[in-house]
Amino acid sequence: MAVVLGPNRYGKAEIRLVRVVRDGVVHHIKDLNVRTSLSGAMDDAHLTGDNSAVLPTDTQKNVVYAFARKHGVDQIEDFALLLARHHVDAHPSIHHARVEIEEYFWDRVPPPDGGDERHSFVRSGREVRTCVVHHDRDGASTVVSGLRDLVVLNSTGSEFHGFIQDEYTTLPPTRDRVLATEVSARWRHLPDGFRPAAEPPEPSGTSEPSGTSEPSGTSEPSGPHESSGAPEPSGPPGPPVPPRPYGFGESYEEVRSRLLEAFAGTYSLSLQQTLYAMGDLVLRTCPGICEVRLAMPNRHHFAVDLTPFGLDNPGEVFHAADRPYGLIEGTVLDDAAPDARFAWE
Ligand SMILES: O=c1[nH]c(=O)c2[nH]c(=O)[nH]c2[nH]1
Repeated sequence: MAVVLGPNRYGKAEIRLVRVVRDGVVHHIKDLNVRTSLSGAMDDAHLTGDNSAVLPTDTQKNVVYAFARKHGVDQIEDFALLLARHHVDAHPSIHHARVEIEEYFWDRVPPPDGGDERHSFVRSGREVRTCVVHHDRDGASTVVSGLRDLVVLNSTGSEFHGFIQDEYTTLPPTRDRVLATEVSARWRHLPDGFRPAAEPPEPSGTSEPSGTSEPSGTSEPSGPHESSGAPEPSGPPGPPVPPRPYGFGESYEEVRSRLLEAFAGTYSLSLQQTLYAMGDLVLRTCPGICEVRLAMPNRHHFAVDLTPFGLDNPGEVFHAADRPYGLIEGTVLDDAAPDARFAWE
């Protein structure tokens, strides 16, 4: 037997970064959890203890804080790309960088005296936004954006029946149930970024995100539907229409809206069917996304038997069980999607 070193990477996990932008008395915050992982010419570090190729994890952590000050933090994907490219470009021994970021949203607490100062926040009940970015020394970058803990519930419009019945089956078929889940979704961006402005997503008209988290006060525009680069249908030619701004922030809100829209709008015969509908709508409507991976626990809601108390229960009183839960997972992708390479690692 020959023992050899297999794949390896190293970095700093759980780098908690809070960036405050002070716009006079109006402050903006960005609350992140960053993980960096580097790989490259690390054989000697493992085999002989020679650390000359090793950029310490402590330095990786320092770069996160220094770059937050130097470059600001707007969209997490852009910040992750900046960090990943820096590490690969700065050190020949680093061949590949992976940067993962989670973002926690905060809502504003208005000043009780009605004044102008805006520096109070309450942690939002919104989901957590995520991204994983890779950059390789061959110049390739991949971006996977995502969210987790997006908790949703339909109180009707869900059935489950027609499943396999064997000697172990006790689950009664149902024509009306509560469907609740906690969506974890990740979506892969096309390597060449977003599609041109000429193909904006259709306005959905429904399911606008309810969160009020604010941008960090830097350059990104604030919403996917606020401006349209679509040319006017008629009339004299005016000044050229600037391209419709569409970056990671707009893309995120668009995907989130479509996930909610499909969850709410699908009459469900199973959570599997709902999962597919959610991924399908994202792929068909959101620019520049070629693959969606979803994990959706089935948060079972059991109607409580109230007959011992002489009461009926016409779908009103439920026990929300936390475990065990069904775990429904699936990938929906464009069959012409380019190779994912390391995007999902
Ligand atoms: O939507 C569902 N899918 C299943 O596969 C399943 N299995 C189960 O017990 N309940 C459900 N619900």
